[in-house]
Amino acid sequence: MTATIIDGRATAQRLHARITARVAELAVSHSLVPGLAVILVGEDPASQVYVGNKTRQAQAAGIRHFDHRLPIGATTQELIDLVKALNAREDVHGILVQLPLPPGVDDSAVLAAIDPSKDADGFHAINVGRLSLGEPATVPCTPLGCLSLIRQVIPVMSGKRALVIGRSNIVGKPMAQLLLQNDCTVTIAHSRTRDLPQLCAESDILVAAIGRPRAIAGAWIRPGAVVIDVGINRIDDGSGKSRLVGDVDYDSAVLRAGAITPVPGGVGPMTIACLLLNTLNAAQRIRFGPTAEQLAP
Ligand SMILES: Nc1nc(=O)c2c([nH]1)NC[C@@H]1CN(c3ccc(C(=O)N[C@@H](CCC(=O)O)C(=O)O)cc3)C=[N+]21
Repeated sequence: MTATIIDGRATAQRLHARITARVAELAVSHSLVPGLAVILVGEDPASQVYVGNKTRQAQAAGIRHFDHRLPIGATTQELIDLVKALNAREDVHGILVQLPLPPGVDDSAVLAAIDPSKDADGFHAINVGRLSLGEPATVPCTPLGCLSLIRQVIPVMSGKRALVIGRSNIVGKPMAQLLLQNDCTVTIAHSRTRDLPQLCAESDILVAAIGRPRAIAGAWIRPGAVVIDVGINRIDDGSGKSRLVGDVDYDSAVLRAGAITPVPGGVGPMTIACLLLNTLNAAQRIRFGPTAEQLAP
């Protein structure tokens, strides 16, 4: 058996097209143009690439984009002041603070300063709490994108055994919440977990978000399982050139899985599309109130 390849790039393009259409409608009918502000501190090259991609895609969708680049020495207070200024702007509906912030900056204080209604990433404690309560919440972009990819191959997840590998606040924990909401039986594995291969062998859905290149062996995967690879690891390919690999050993996993996301072209493009989705939906809620129509992922 060889796995169905879940095409994240194509899925993200379809979502992007629906977002673009809704943005155009809002401009005509309500003169509403969603705005996304991005704060990037320092010069990390990977972050610059990601922010650049996002800028282009926001613009292509008709979403206004405000770039704030701060020097590496920016202080917690400077960042909080900038966030508060963006909270107050009527033309900004989504705020994203690119993580990680430089050492010495109190990232939780900066995230806490974001108006929860403008929290494009869903990292604010209010949105984290709402998600865990099952209330309407802004959901972090990467897990939201992963859920949409899983749904393509498993429309009804009820009763499925799902394993989330990784317990970060930005991927692992919210991913587990979303799977739980979809009536999966959810296990969260992490660096102290014993017998990960056995847990993998029991899982119908596997989401790998540990940040270690090819750490999940194909031989561990339950035959026919759905494998979502969140990892984006740049490795030396031996000849001095670098390439991207996931947290899953793709070449062996593709022979056992029922469906699998590639890296690149899997989860990454969905993360960006979901960021635009969160910004659009925030703009609709801010303008039309809590019962505003929302675009589905
Ligand atoms: N507040 C915050 N929110 C984030 O969502 C956030 C963040 N900080 N910090 C950094 C990470 C990283 N991230 C990526 C998103 C898309 C791709 C992406 O599109 N990747 C392409 C490949 C890109 C390439 O070739 O390098 C792909 O997987 O196909 C990658 C990385 C969002 N992040």
